Amino acid sequence: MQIAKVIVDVPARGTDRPFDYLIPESMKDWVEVGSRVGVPFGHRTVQGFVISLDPQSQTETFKMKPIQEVLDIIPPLSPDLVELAQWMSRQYACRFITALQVMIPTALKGKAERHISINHSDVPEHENNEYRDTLFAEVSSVNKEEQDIISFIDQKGSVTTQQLSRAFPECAVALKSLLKRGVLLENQSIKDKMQKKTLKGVNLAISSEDAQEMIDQFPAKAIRQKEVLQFIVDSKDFLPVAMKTIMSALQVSSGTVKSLVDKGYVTVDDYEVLRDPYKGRHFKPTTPLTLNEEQRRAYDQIMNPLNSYKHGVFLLHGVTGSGKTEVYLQSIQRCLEQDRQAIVLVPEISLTPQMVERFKGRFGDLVAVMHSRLSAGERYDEWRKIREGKASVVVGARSAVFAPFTNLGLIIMDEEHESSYKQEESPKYHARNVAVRRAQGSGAVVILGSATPSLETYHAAKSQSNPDFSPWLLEMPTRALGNKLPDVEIVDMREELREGNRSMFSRSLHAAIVSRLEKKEQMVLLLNRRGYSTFVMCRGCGYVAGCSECDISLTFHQKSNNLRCHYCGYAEPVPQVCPECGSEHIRYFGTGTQRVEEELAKLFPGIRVIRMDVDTTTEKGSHEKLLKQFGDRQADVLLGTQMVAKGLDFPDVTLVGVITADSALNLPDFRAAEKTFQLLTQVAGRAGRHHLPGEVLIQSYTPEHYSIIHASGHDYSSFVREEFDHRRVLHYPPYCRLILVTMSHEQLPLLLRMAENMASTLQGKARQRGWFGNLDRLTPDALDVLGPVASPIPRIKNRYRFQCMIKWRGNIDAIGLVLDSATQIEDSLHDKNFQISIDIDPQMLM
Ligand SMILES: Nc1ncnc2c1ncn2[C@@H]1O[C@H](COP(=O)(O)OP(=O)(O)OP(=O)(O)O)[C@@H](O)[C@H]1O
Ligand SMILES: [Zn+2]
Ligand SMILES: [Zn+2]
Repeated sequence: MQIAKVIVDVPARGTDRPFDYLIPESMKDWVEVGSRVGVPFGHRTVQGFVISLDPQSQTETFKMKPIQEVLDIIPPLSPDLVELAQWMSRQYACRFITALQVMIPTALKGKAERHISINHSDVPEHENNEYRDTLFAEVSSVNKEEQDIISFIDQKGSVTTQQLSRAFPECAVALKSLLKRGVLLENQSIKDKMQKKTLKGVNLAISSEDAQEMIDQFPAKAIRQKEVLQFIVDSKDFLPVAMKTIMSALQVSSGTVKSLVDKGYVTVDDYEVLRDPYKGRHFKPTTPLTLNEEQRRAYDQIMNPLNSYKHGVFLLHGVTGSGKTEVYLQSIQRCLEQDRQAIVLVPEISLTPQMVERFKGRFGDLVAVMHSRLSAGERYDEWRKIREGKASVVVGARSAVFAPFTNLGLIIMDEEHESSYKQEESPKYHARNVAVRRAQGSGAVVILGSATPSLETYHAAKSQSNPDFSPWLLEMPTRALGNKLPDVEIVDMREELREGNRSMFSRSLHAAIVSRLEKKEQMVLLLNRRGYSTFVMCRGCGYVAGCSECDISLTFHQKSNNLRCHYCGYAEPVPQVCPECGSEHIRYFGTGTQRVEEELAKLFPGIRVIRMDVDTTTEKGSHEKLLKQFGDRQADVLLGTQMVAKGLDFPDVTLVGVITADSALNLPDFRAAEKTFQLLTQVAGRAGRHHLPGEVLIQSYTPEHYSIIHASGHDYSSFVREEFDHRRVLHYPPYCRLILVTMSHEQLPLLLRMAENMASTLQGKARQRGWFGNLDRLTPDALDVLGPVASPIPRIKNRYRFQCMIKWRGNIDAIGLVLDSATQIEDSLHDKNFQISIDIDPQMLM
C-alpha cells in the first residue's frame, strides 16, 4: 500500500516534519504530490499537504492512520512548488507549512468543521429503514427531545454543530448523550473559508424551435410566462441566462420562471461563476511596437535562452522611459507562442491600473491580476483561473511568484530594487530569490528590470561570482522616444531660510509652479514621507503623545481625528490640552501631504490638487479613480508619497518637485542613501516623458550628499561606485550577508539574559567551526555577531525587544548555525513567552 508524507497545519514545536498516512484504496487516484488533505492528528482533523508518495515507511503500518479526505479535485500545488517550499523553509528559516500556506490563497486555508450524522455503521445498507424505525420506536431509550434531534438529522443527512444548535438551542446534553450511546456519529472535515461563487442559471429543457411553438400556443392570461420563455429563447446563444438577469430585465419574480420549470420547458441549476475584478472594463487593444535598437539588442539576448528552453537571468538596466515595458511585452509574446506561461511581478504600490492596462491591452483575457486590493473571493478566482489554465499571464505583487502555472517560461520582475518584494512576516522571503530559484527548477527565463537596480543585483551582475545568482547585464541608456532625461536642479533649503523664506516651497519651486499653471501643464509633487511622522507635540513642554505599550509616538489621523499606534493599533482621541502641563498649545507636527495640500491652496488660489497617499487610497478602486482624474487633466498637481514616484506615464507632466529629498537620509538604515537615490531618480523620471521637455526641482537640507548629487545627474554608475566603497569598508551587503535575530519577552531582565545567552551561543558555535571573527580579516569565510542591543523600536505590544545582527560571507551554512542556536536556547528555556524571530537578508532594520 502507498503511503503519503504529509506536512500538517499544526503550529506546535515538533510538528515541522512530514507525518506518514495510509492512502485508502478509494483515494489512490486522487492523492498526488501537492494535494491538500484532511488527516486525523491527535483527536482532531487538520489540513495538510502531501509532499511525497512512498511505497513504504519507517512507521509500522498498523499504527498508521489513513487520510480522511482529499480536499480538491486538482491539487492546489504542483510538485515544483512543493519543492520550492521546502527550499524556502531552509533558506528563510521558516516552517515548511508556513512556506506551503503562503503559496495558496487564504480562501483555501480550511478549518475543521464538525458534522453530526446518524450512526448506520453496524447495520447493513438495506436494513437502514428498519433500523431507523426501531430506533424511533424505542421510546423508552430515546426521549422526545432526542427523537426530534434524530429526525432533524435524518432529514438532512448530516448537519454541522452550528446548524443543530440553531435549531435546538439547548441540545448540548441530549446531543452528548446520543453521541456517547453511539446513536449519532461525529465527523470532522475541512471546510474552506471561501466558497466558489455560484449563480442560478436558466436553461432550455426543450429545443428552441419547440419552445417557440409553445410560446405561440400559450394562453393569453399567462403573459408573464410567455415573456420569460421568449426572453430565454432569444438568448439561446448565451445559455444559461442568469436568473437574476431575467428577473431584473422583465421585472418578474423567480416564481414565474419556476412555473416554466414545472411545465418542463426550462431547467434551473447552479452555475459556477468566476468573480472578475475587471469585468465590464474595456482595455484598448495594443499591437507590438517596432523595437528601437537598444530594445532590439536586449530582446535578442533574452531570446537566446528563451528560444532554447533554457534557464537564464537578466538584469535589464534601462533609464526611466527607456521602454522596458515593451521588451517585457514582446518577451511574453514569445513565451506564449511556445505554449508556456509568464509571471509579471510589480511592486504593490505601482500595481496601478496603468500597469494592468498595458498587459491586458496586449494579452486581453489571458491576463490574471493578483494584488492585495482584491477581495479574498476575487483573488481566489483569479488564482483558479491560473490553475485551471484559463490564464497564461499573471500580473501581480510579490506573492504572484507562486502562481500555479505548470509550464512556466518567463518571470519578469519590474522595479526589481523595490523593498516591498521582501515579505516582512513569516515566511520572510524575497521574491527575487524565489523567482530565480523557481525559474531554475522549470527552465524559465528571469528578467529583472529597473532604472535603479538594487546594489545586490547590480553587484552580482558585474562580478559574476555567485554561482546561484549571476544575472546577465543588459543596458538601455536612452529614452525610447528619443527625448533627453529632464534637467534637475537642487535647491538648498538652508539658503532659503537664511534669506527669510520660511515656506515649504523654495522660490524656484514657487516660480516653477506658477509657470506651469499659466501654461496649463501638469505637475507631480513628491513628499518623501519615510522618516516623517505626523505626531502630536506640546509646544509648551515638549510632551509627545506616545503608545504606552510600544515606546513609539502615536500617529495623527485627520480623517478619524484620533491618534493611533501603528504597531499595536491602539487609538485615542486627540488631546485638547497637554496631559503633562495643561497647555493648550498642543498640535500635530510633521509635514504630511495634507499640510502640503493646505499650503498649496493658500499660495496658489484655485489650484487643483489630487492627493494620493495611504489616507486617500484606502478605499477599493480609489487609486485608479485618482489617476484617471489626473490623466483626464482634471487636476494640475498630483501630490503624494512614494506612490507617485513609480511607473506612471503621463505625457503632460513637465514639472516634478520634491519637497524634501533628505528626510530618509538620517534613518538608521545602511540602505538610506540607496533608497534616496532610487526614489529621486524614479520620480525625476516622471517628467518630460513625451513631446514636452521636463524639469525637476529637488529641495534639500543636505544638497551636498552624494545620493542627491548623483540623482540630479541621472548618474547611476557614479552613485553605485561611491556607495560600493562605503559598503565595502563598513561590511554591508553586497559584500556580506545579514541575519537579524530579534528576541522578545515581557520581562526586561529575563530578556536581557537570554539575549546575552543567544549571542554567546552563536559565537561559540561559529568559533567551533572556525568561522568566527571580524570581517576585516581577509579569510573567504567569516561570521561576526553584533549585539545584543535594544531594537530600534525597543518595545512592541508590551514586549521588550533585543536583537543580534549577524554579518557573514563565504561558503558556510550560517542560516543553519542560527537555527541550531535558536533551537538550543528554546529547548533550554521551556518559556513560551520568549520569542525568537529570524530574518534572513533583512530589508527593514527597524
Ligand atoms: N519601440 C518604441 N516605439 C515607440 N514608443 C515606444 C517604444 N518603446 C516604448 N515606447 C514608449 O515610450 C514610453 C516610455 O516607455 P515605458 O513606460 O515602457 O518606459 P520604462 O522603461 O518602463 O520606464 P519607467 O522605468 O520610468 O517606468 C511609453 O510611452 C512607451 O509607449
Ligand atoms: Zn505640555
Ligand atoms: Zn502600540
